[in-house]
Amino acid sequence: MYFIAGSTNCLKEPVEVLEEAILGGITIFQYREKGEGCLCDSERLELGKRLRNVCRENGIPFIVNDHIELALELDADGVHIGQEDEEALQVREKIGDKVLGVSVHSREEAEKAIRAGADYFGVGPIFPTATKEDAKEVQGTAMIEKLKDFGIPMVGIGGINADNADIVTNAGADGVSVITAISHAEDVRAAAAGLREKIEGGKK
Ligand SMILES: Nc1nc(C(F)(F)F)ncc1COP(=O)(O)OP(=O)(O)O
Ligand SMILES: [Mg+2]
Repeated sequence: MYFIAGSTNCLKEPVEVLEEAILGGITIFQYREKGEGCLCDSERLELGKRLRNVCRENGIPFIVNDHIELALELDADGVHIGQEDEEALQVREKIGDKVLGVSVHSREEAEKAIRAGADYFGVGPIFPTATKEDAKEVQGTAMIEKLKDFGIPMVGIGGINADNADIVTNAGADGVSVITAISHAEDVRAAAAGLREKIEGGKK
């Protein structure tokens, strides 16, 4: 149950959103500070520290998106990179044995990520998403089906919510990653709990 958020995805204080999402049962968090009006430099670092502390206090892995130096400065548990970010092999050298997540959109990209020592794949966008302006084309669960024989842990991403999360896990994903379905919820804790229940209840 992978929650991803940054200040631009939250309608209130991000630390509060994360605390409520953790109470609702998320199992891993990614700090993704990106998009129109996102924080940078010291503000991004300060929020990163507060979010990292909340994760540590609750035993939740804290992953940083894109920015390897920020991840190292925050002593994050890992990083997530996509095809337009720093080369996975280089990142693996910089982060040692921290968690390395890679967005993959084909078997070739998956094979390359495995050679770099990826610990999990992010696969998507499964459904249409408004969160990522430069998202690649919507692919449904086809890529999840194609990549599951690699045996690498896989999360689906892109437009996932309580209504469609079971489609993603039933297709073979080990989990789902979610931004807006949790961060824009009236009741963040209930939204996280509902998703968690769906993917656990939904799994065949
Ligand atoms: N951030 C992500 N996290 C995941 C995760 F697997 F963690 F759910 N999967 C995919 C992405 C997308 O990564 P990327 O393609 O680099 O775009 P962006 O940096 O804009 O997020
Ligand atoms: Mg990226």
